[in-house]
Amino acid sequence: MEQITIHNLPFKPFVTSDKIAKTNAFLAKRIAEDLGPDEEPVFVGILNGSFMFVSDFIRNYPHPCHVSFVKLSSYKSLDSTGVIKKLIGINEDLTNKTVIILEDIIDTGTTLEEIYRIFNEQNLKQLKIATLFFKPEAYKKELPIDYVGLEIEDKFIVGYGLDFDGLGRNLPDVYQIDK
Ligand SMILES: O=P(O)(O)OC[C@H]1O[C@H](OP(=O)(O)OP(=O)(O)O)[C@H](O)[C@@H]1O
Ligand SMILES: Nc1nc2[nH]cnc2c(=O)[nH]1
Repeated sequence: MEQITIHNLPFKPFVTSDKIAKTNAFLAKRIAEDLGPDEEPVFVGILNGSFMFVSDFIRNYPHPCHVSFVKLSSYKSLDSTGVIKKLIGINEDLTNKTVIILEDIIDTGTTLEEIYRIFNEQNLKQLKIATLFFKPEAYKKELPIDYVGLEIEDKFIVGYGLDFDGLGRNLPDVYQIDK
């Protein structure tokens, strides 16, 4: 693998598609062992970045399961200055279901906090979080992350679903900013 340029910035090879495949298999195995064969979890991918991770992860999951995707949209409420996030895409009843959130990356934890807030309003049986990449130095929240694929340093990455200003999601390998 060689250095690449996206929007005029250099990126260097960081995690190969082979290593990602092995990490997916490891995550699926651990989650399957914890949940057992009878749980029928609902895996929920957070769009856009997680689409590749979810499609590969789910193929490694050995037991019956459901898969769904949601997107967080920001909107300004009329009566406040804050930006409130809303989930688009969940239209099934999750009452008493085991929901496993699948994130491509957890960085500051801001997105995760929104996810927790929204899913905790539903009467789930349990909510667990799995992420392919995690940046421990950047993480600012106390919320538990149940399953981490790879811990990485606090530098911007791109590829395997993750974009840099819209580009790079199609790359099979992951690259790290090189500066
Ligand atoms: O922990 P945080 O600092 O909140 O960062 C993590 C979030 O950032 C990325 O999504 P992004 O908002 O870039 O949207 P995208 O998935 O559509 O690229 C990623 O997919 C996570 O959802
Ligand atoms: N593409 C990309 N999106 C992010 N969102 C939060 N951290 C990152 C990162 O390192 N890369």
